[in-house]
Amino acid sequence: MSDIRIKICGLGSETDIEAVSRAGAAYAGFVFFPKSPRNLTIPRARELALLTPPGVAKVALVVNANDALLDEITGAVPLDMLQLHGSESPERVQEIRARYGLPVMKAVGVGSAEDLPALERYGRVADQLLVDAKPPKGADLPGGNGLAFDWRLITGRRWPVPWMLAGGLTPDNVALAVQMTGARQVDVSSGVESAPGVKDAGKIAAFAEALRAR
Ligand SMILES: O=C(O)c1ccccc1N[C@@H]1O[C@H](COP(=O)(O)O)[C@@H](O)[C@H]1O
Repeated sequence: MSDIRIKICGLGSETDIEAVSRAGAAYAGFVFFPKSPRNLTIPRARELALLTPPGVAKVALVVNANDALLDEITGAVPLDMLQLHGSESPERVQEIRARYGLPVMKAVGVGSAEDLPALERYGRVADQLLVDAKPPKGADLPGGNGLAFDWRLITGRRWPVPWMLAGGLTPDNVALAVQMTGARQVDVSSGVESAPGVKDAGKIAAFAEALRAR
């Protein structure tokens, strides 16, 4: 197993859960965002979460979710973390942490140096940060687009809470991404798929192996 903690996001089947478990991933991500090809119904997410082995943290990814949706998700699906991937304010992050009693990871899109101060702000209120590529203007999805950002922007940067690197990671580039950024945790979705929303067990294994072998 690698010393880097892996999150595989956008799981949709029993086979995906098995692949994540075999790869030794630390986190399994379930998407609740209707525009995403990885979107799950709440009952389906519950089934998959119940199959997820202990030791793999179950993360619900939401985008600007209101309390009604979060109540429904957290009431039905056994979870270890909430991932906020929209434009939630720092105040909203604090509110969600307090209301649900779950650790909150806030995603921040990085496209240029101007985006970096947001990481400092959210680092004061979230339990973890997810440093992701900024989506292209007009994109349907605020993440999960398979696009990387210029990793040199965060070389040597550190924040007061644990953080994950995301955005366009693949089995071919993840070792370099870790080397350039110093990330100790990585998150991947598109880069381990054979088509949008379809996870590929071979690519999941290759992703983990690329980190082990570096
Ligand atoms: O995966 C999705 O469909 C998604 C939808 C809405 C917001 C975020 C989403 N995914 C997250 O985006 C990053 C990067 O994904 P990729 O590897 O570039 O495809 C990752 O954190 C996913 O959790």
